[in-house]
Amino acid sequence: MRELLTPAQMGACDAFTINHGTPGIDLMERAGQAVADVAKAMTPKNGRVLVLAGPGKNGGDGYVAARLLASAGYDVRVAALGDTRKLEGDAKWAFDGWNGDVLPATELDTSEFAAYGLILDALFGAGLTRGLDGAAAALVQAVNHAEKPVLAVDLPSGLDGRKGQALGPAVQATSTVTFHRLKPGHLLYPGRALCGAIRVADIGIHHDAISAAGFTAQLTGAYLTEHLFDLSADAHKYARGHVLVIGGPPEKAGAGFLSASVALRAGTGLVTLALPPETMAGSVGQYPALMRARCADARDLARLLRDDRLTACALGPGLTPNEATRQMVYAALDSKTALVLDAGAITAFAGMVTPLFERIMARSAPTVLTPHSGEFKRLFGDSETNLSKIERAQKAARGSGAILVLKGADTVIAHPNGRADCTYVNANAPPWLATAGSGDVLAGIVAGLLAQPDTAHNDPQHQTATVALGVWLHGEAGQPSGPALVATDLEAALQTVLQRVSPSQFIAVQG
Ligand SMILES: NC(=O)C1=CN([C@@H]2O[C@H](COP(=O)(O)OP(=O)(O)OC[C@H]3O[C@@H](n4cnc5c(N)ncnc54)[C@H](OP(=O)(O)O)[C@@H]3O)[C@@H](O)[C@H]2O)[C@@H](O)CC1
Ligand SMILES: Nc1ncnc2c1ncn2[C@@H]1O[C@H](COP(=O)(O)OP(=O)(O)O)[C@@H](O)[C@H]1O
Ligand SMILES: [K+]
Repeated sequence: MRELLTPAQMGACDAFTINHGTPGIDLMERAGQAVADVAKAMTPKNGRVLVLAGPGKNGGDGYVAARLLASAGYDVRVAALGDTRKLEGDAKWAFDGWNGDVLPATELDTSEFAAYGLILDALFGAGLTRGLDGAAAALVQAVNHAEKPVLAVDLPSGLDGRKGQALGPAVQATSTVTFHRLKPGHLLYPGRALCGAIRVADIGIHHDAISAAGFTAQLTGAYLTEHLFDLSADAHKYARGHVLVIGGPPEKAGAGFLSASVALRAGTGLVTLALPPETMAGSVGQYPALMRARCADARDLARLLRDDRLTACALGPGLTPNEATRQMVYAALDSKTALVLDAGAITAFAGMVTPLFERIMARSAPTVLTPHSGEFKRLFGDSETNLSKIERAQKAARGSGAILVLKGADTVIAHPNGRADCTYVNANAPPWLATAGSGDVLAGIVAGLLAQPDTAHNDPQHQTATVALGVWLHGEAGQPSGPALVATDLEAALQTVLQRVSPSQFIAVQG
């Protein structure tokens, strides 16, 4: 269930299934049944339901649901947008199966919306081709104004299922039922907020349909923990990897400490925190599990990176975006370690990305860039608005040679190969992760995971999955604290999450 399908890919899955012998009306009947089932759970039996049916198959699902709800005893009223005489194919079949009245939506008294227990939004789904205007826009605004529970069929009307954006007005749903698989628009903001609670219903799509139609990305999840390093019982600490984190000046030294301590927590065997002399002096006694090294400039860093036991390096949290940082990034790029570039190491290259990207592309070890949306714009500009966040991350990964982690409430992870099986969307991050230092923790988790031996030997799918696992673990770790979360809470929370999901549990010998 983890593949995300664009509306076009979903349409191809429908077509594949129909071509392999399942009539389209069977799919529509199951879709309408799933909608009716959720509707029944949202409003009391015999309740009043207003079904708003559009001019395509989304409307068809609405007519099926109307029939099933009416036969289950609900008081159903149907209003149609557009000329119902123009309905075709499966949608016409569904319309013909509805025995009650159909009122033109333009004749609805929208002030009466408040009298319904539930509004079913079956206006537009996968077939939306442009922003809503005219009568459709007015209807959607009236639905939102009514402040009644709204169940959206497939997608809230007006929302683009590929991009997660609305060009015009869009329905604010309480709940959304979609079919077979999630679409990007259910996860990418602002779409996710418009969907409310999302359910995915099985409508009997052929099991080979996704292989034939393709998918666009995958949803992260606990399944990614299969990419955790499998720690052998007699492992040596160096067999678990060694991370070098570069810390910054005293004013922002906390960032480096956050990244370094959590890299250790993510399971790497050793972490060295390299600090400028002025920070080194003030840090004695903090985080005793970390090793320290003096690092005043890029020459010092190059010297430290000559230690070939280092397996990953994180650079950027707490660093000032300037020439000295650029030189340090170049030194790190010259090394053979996996590299995570974040914060100051990203912003330092605003407007001067060519030498950065050339060097990233020349590396054999993975390089990860973890920009938030502001940092992303500094490196990649305001790319075409017609691209979804998934497509923007894929394009930036291709252009930079780095595994891209485009952060936010809907973080996207993409590999330079642009493949859907190397692209992820994360959806478990709570909003209180928007707190100072939480990105530094993410950089540390990702570095700590990448530092551990790559038993898949540079397989792009494994590497991207490992980065996506880091993003998912960060989201899981963010949940328990609630809105009072501060970034330092994430370390202990990560410990709890890893205890829960780790495959290797130690069993002591009993005497
Ligand atoms: N067998 C299957 O495939 C299954 C499909 N299923 C269901 O089908 C849905 C997709 O159906 P669909 O492709 O008919 O598209 P749909 O969302 O109803 O809209 C198309 C209509 O809207 C119109 N229109 C578009 N934008 C507009 C605008 N801004 N303003 C005004 N009009 C606009 C457009 O007209 P046009 O663009 O040609 O002017 C056309 O008339 C999918 O979401 C799922 O619910 C399920 O039953 C499972 C089986
Ligand atoms: N509204 C939100 N909902 C969920 N996660 C968020 C939200 N805002 C930010 N995050 C996550 O929190 C982290 C913040 O990173 P960043 O912006 O670099 O912060 P900082 O530089 O303060 O550490 C990222 O992992 C991001 O995905
Ligand atoms: K809809």
